[in-house]
Amino acid sequence: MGKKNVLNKIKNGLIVSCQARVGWPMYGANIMGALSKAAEKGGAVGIRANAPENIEAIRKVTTLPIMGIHKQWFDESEVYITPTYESAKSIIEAGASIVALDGTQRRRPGGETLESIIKKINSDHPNILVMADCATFEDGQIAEELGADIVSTTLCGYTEETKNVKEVDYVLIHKLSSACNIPIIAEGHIHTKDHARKAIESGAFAVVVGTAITRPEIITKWFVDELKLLAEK
Ligand SMILES: CC(=O)N[C@H](C=O)[C@@H](O)[C@H](O)[C@H](O)COP(=O)(O)O
Repeated sequence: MGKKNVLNKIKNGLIVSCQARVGWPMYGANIMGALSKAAEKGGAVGIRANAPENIEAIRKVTTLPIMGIHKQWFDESEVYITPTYESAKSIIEAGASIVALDGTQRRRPGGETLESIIKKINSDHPNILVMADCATFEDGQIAEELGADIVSTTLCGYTEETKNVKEVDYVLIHKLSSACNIPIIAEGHIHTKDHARKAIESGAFAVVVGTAITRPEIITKWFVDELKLLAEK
């Protein structure tokens, strides 16, 4: 599937992030496959998934475009979402149509840079879309200049500079989609259908939802905490 086709498929749609780490109740490639199938049945236009083994399992059960990431942690760097070219290559080989990678200017392991990784993906894998997971407006602008095909708001709330942001930043979505000439995907803290609608109304090309759909332990806690508050009154 070419880049244009993938973009046409996901436009204005919901991408469901199916991820679970070791030790989480939903951990396991088969479970990621089942969650992806369920998301497809519900009308999702794409799946976001972490690590080659999960992407391979998901590829077997759906033809939806997969937005792949490879989370890897290194002592020398805070960057963990697809931090190196090798991590990007591994998820492309597993079947991802979009590679999402940290789109901040923070130092990466092994001396690689956002620019060097984007350049290498674009030259070695011309049919693969590169999505820069950004935290700020400046990150998004730089990522576009460096050749990213998509900018997302994934890391807003998860960097030193943005750590106080706990909700969807619609202003950031609006600013990015007004200033950039590439699609802006809203991701992070989207917990309700109203959040998703407002993100699209703010200019997002598509939305990614993870926790609110694929982490039942957290969703359960949201309900339980609300009932506890009531009981305390
Ligand atoms: C910051 C970071 O590492 N975000 C990760 C990126 O893949 C995931 O842990 C999130 O679940 C995903 O971005 C979707 O966000 P939310 O779960 O809020 O819908």
